Amino acid sequence: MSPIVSIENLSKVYASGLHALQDVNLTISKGEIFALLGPNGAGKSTLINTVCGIVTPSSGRIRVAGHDHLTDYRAARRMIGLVPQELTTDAFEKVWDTVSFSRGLFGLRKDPGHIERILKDLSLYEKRDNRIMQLSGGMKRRVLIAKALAHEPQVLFLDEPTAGVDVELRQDMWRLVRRLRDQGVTVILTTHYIEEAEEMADRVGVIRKGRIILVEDKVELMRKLGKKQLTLHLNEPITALPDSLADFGLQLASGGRTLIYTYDTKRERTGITGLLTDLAAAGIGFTDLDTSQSSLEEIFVDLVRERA
Ligand SMILES: Nc1ncnc2c1ncn2[C@@H]1O[C@H](COP(=O)(O)OP(=O)(O)OP(=O)(O)O)[C@@H](O)[C@H]1O
Repeated sequence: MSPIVSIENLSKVYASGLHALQDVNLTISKGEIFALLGPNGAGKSTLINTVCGIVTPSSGRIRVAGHDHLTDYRAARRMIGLVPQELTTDAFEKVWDTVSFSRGLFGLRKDPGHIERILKDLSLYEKRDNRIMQLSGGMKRRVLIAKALAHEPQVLFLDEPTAGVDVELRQDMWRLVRRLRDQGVTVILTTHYIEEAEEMADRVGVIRKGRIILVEDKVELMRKLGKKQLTLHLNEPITALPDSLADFGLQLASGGRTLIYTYDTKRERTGITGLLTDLAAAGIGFTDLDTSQSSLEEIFVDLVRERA
């Protein structure tokens, strides 16, 4: 797919001397949902804000739909909708007015039909004449999204879109993001909720200390780095593993009542058949078994820890 955002050799050193971004290279394809994950202070907001022209990079190049973000700033910025973490202005404005104003900022002609569609999509239409200060926290979040969509951007950045929102609103947002993607909008989100990335993203990027340490298709990432565990609940507790099972790297747990076998999902053979045969030969029986696969969260924690 054709790239919509391309970031080359991007670095940012704040006046304090802090290297917030270090030689970041990243290409985002048109129409994908990309989740940027990283611990606190990793540089996620700095990266988003640099692409959106709020932070000036120290070096590097960014293009949005082919427009250079410095020499062709207005055209590049026009492509982007940014949903920041919180709304800091506009408390006295009415919902309809603030969303319409956001469209006007980009020099676009008024389009009440478009504003109405956005407000209806976000279940805000009934509140169109309310002042922002009269809305609940969740409604204010929706207003932020409506403002970002008012000028029909091709790329939508969502900075921690669901931090602190309830389950219903989170699911509404996920639905909205998918709908936007179906309309051809590219969505780039940062999140601390790994389940959000697991649920939503086509690709995942992990940033740590200003460096992108991994970019991978989500399904591929889970296949490559994911581990599966087989847990066997034994008939009788055992105190030690027989030597014949030493090669399987088994873990004895629950006071000798369960055996845990961790296997690699990438390998062609899991080794389970051999394990079951050797268990039977050793006279170890089991009453039940279950399997589990590591989540993106476990993969992420391992990754960030590994590179520390
Ligand atoms: N204006 C600034 N001046 C100096 N340092 C800054 C500035 N803004 C951010 N930083 C520093 O840059 C680093 C990256 O911050 P950034 O906000 O980009 O991280 P983040 O990944 O978005 O973090 P979080 O998950 O906590 O929102 C941090 O060490 C932060 O303290």
